[in-house]
Amino acid sequence: MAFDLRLTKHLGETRIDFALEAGAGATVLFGPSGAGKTSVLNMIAGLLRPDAGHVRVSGDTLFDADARIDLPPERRRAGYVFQEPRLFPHLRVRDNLRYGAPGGLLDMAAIGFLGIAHLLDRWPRTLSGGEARRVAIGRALLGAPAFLLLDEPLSSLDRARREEILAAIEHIRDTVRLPILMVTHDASEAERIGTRIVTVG
Ligand SMILES: Nc1ncnc2c1ncn2[C@@H]1O[C@H](COP(=O)(O)OP(=O)(O)OP(=O)(O)O)[C@@H](O)[C@H]1O
Repeated sequence: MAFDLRLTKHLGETRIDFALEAGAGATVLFGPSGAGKTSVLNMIAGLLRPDAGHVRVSGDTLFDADARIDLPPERRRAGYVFQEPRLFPHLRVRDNLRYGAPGGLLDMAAIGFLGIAHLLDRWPRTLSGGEARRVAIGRALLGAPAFLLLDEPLSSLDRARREEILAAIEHIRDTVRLPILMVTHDASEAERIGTRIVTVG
């Protein structure tokens, strides 16, 4: 089982009750704005503490309220690509990528499929939206994650840029074979990427 989740959380007026058992491939979370999709990703990554439930990924328990297990984010081995790329503005692309692999060599072979080798000396502010997104995905992969969380990785991109990112996600799903949990609002993206589609809210 790639993802075995049961999550309960009160956030202001919103109550999130979410359960998922999903195997290999890409699981797409699809649902209206405000349903709690980003909060679900944050609970898996360890950035938001559930009120109750558990988070198990590929057999490892990352959180279990009853057993009082709550691994800190840095021990969860999540590659998290946020809704905005969140690159460090004061670091060139090369050093943003290195941040994903502290102490390690920049393994460009592992991320060659992202087509960002020519951007290494650039500053984040000079990147297009699609380039920044690809660098953010590269940074997440260089941390040697056990799984990938993608929060609307195609939002605010034009059609050509979306196609590049979609192809990259398909490569990660089919060739790198990392379990993926991806949030989207878009039904055609959900159909294309999702090994399975789960509605939230
Ligand atoms: N700290 C908080 N306090 C109160 N309410 C919150 C808090 N964080 C999130 N919420 C509310 O919880 C709900 C779920 O938010 P979340 O961002 O997870 O939704 P989402 O499905 O990812 O939405 P979107 O698709 O718009 O990004 C929203 O109604 C939001 O306003």
